[in-house]
Amino acid sequence: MAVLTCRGLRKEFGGHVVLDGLDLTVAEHQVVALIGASGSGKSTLLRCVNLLEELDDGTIELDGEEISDPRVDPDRVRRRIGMVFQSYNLFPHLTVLQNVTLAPRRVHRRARADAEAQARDLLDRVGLGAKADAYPDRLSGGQQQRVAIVRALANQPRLMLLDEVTSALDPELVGEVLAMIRDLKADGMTMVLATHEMGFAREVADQVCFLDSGRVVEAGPPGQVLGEPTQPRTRQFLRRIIEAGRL
Ligand SMILES: Nc1ncnc2c1ncn2[C@@H]1O[C@H](COP(=O)(O)OP(=O)(O)OP(=O)(O)O)[C@@H](O)[C@H]1O
Repeated sequence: MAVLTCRGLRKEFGGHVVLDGLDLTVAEHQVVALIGASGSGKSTLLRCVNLLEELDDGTIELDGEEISDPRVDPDRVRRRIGMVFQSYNLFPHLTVLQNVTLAPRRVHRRARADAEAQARDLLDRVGLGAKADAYPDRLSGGQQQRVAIVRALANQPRLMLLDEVTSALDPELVGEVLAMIRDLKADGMTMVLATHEMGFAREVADQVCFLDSGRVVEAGPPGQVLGEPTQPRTRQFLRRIIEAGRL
């Protein structure tokens, strides 16, 4: 069964249609990369899935449950979804360990010792064990973003949503975050990621979806969508990317 099924999603902001009947299905263990021009609706789609935006129409199912139903408690849904943003959004007044254990303790009611042991284990695995007691401002951007990913993983999500997670990083720090996403894929995590990194989309995604004006215009294996697209809009987009030297 699909982990995520979006049907006919529609979202407007003040009369401006941002999602226009968008359909998307993500199978378990699958990595889906969303690509498309700035403003095509990638972030809005991810924010709708995490119930940070209210839909104007359409349905979203997570593991077969319709989470877009207004009667569903958004907090209960967000416990099953890990979301990471471009700007890492760590709490500056909390240490790395406190950032990672906050949700497991407050939301999942895990015992402190238990939550901390799990957090230290996760941090160790990504080479950040020594930073557990540091405050975010002592970490590089790449380290902060890796902590943000660990924080999302601490909830043991069914689905990870990654929104341009390398866009704010200096180029030399991008690699360490991408390596972490690669490891997550190897562990079988189901992920939807919005990215401008075409090379990475090609490497890590099972499926690439090209968004244009709030719809998935073309979807398929990376080799097809990024190599031999069938849709004129996709070809146009890729031509611009190639001209900008980003493919
Ligand atoms: N809260 C909001 N209020 C009004 N307009 C919004 C809001 N959020 C997004 N938009 C508009 O919706 C459109 C789609 O934005 P979105 O951020 O989803 O695109 P995107 O594909 O993620 O772009 P980028 O690649 O630049 O991140 C844009 O025109 C944006 O200005």
